[in-house]
Amino acid sequence: MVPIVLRVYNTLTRTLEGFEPFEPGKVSMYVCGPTVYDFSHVGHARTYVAFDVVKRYLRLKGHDVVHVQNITDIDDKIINRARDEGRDWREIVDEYTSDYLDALNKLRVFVDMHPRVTEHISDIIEFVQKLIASGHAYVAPSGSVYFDVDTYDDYGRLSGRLDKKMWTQEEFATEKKNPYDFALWKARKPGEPYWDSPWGPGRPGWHIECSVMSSRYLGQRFEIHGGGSDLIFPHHENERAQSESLFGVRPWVKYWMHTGMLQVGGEKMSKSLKNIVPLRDLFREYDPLVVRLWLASAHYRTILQFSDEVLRQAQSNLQRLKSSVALLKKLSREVEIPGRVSDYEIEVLKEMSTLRRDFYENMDDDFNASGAFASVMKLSGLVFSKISSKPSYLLVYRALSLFEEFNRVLGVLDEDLGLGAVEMLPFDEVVDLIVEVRAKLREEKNYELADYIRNRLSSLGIQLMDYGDKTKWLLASK
Ligand SMILES: Nc1ncnc2c1ncn2[C@@H]1O[C@H](COP(=O)(O)OP(=O)(O)OP(=O)(O)O)[C@@H](O)[C@H]1O
Ligand SMILES: [Zn+2]
Repeated sequence: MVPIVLRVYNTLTRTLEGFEPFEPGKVSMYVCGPTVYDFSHVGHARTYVAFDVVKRYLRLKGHDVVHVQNITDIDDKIINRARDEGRDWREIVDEYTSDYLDALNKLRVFVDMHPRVTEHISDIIEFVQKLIASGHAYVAPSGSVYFDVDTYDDYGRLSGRLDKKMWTQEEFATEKKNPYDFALWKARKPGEPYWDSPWGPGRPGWHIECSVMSSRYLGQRFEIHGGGSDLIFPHHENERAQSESLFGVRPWVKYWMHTGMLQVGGEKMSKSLKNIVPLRDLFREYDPLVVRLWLASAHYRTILQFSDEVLRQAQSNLQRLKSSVALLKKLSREVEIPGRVSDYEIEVLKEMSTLRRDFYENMDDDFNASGAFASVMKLSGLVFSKISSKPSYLLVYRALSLFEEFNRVLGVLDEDLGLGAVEMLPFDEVVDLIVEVRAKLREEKNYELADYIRNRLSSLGIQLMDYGDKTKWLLASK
């Protein structure tokens, strides 16, 4: 039996909590995407694949999940890059946005919505206006607008920074009420892109975009807010302050989930630290699905070290999974539909059930993909040992269907593992034929054999109902 209870580690409460959406079966997930001023790198992939696994698992468990992942297409870093390279900032944005979308595609991370900041300027202005009107923000003489952190009484709890001394952030200390206030709107500086606003020309600060775009697409409260753990402070702390202040809801986000950083040489891989391995370079050396498998088989909260060795291991794991499936497909063409289930088959079926249960138990334990992946590799082991040594229809198709189920989370194998072939058999006609033969046996008063057929079909989930000399059949729900 698949356990129902999923537990999720919530950064806000620092505990594992039972997963309960606000509305049963519906999950909204917002993940902070990239600032597009450089190539997407392996660190990004770590976070994107991790949340893709979360989404796929929730879907496997029957939730209707909407996944929004924003694109920050205006920011100091983009402007600086454009200035350094003597290019238009929009050119920089276009180049790296398509690099990002291409990487997602290759990694089989399918996001439902990719909202961009520059397409939401009027929504941002409206949000900031409301924050000012409700006393949570103020306009400085420069025309910049700041969030007044003192008006929000829960600041620092998400990041565990409960002392004000730990809050200092961002520039413009001179015109802010407090050093820990942060910019919602930045007044235009000469030569910078700008939009008109009630406070003069300028552009949005970083944090406001996620409060605005998440509420636009997911509503004023939602289930999962994700990103790398590097974003907990100040980005998520600020988002939370803005949204809870304006919407008056608490909690604004039910589960805050943060991925562990991908490191290289003991340091976070990041554009600012200039130690990135761009995905487009890595994909020349490794199949993107090898990269995906490595990341999808790690627990999302662990710190990962980038190395050739881990990728080579993932490469060999992927090869093994593919070979197992290829072997099963070959066997599926050779095995015959059995008359009777053997004790051996029952034993191996039980082993497969245990692997399936372990997979779900691990995933239910805060999406422990690493534990769950052990089941996938063990299934592979069964294929090369007990299944291939005594191949049977039952075991081959059960193993294929299990791979298909696991792959709905892993996403590294073909989506169609050949199970369609089973449905291609003229199933109804075959059952009709058996029922016809049974009718003849009954005519000949061979009730013993007729009852045997009825019982055997029943154990396969096919119920026969006799009405005089006519028989109907239906598939019993399991
Ligand atoms: N090394 C990393 N490991 C895991 N996640 C990361 C890593 N670097 C960035 N992320 C995540 O990827 C998403 C996009 O991040 P962002 O564009 O800010 O990248 P960055 O390389 O950290 O850039 P910068 O150095 O300018 O901050 C965020 O959710 C962020 O938390
Ligand atoms: Zn964000």
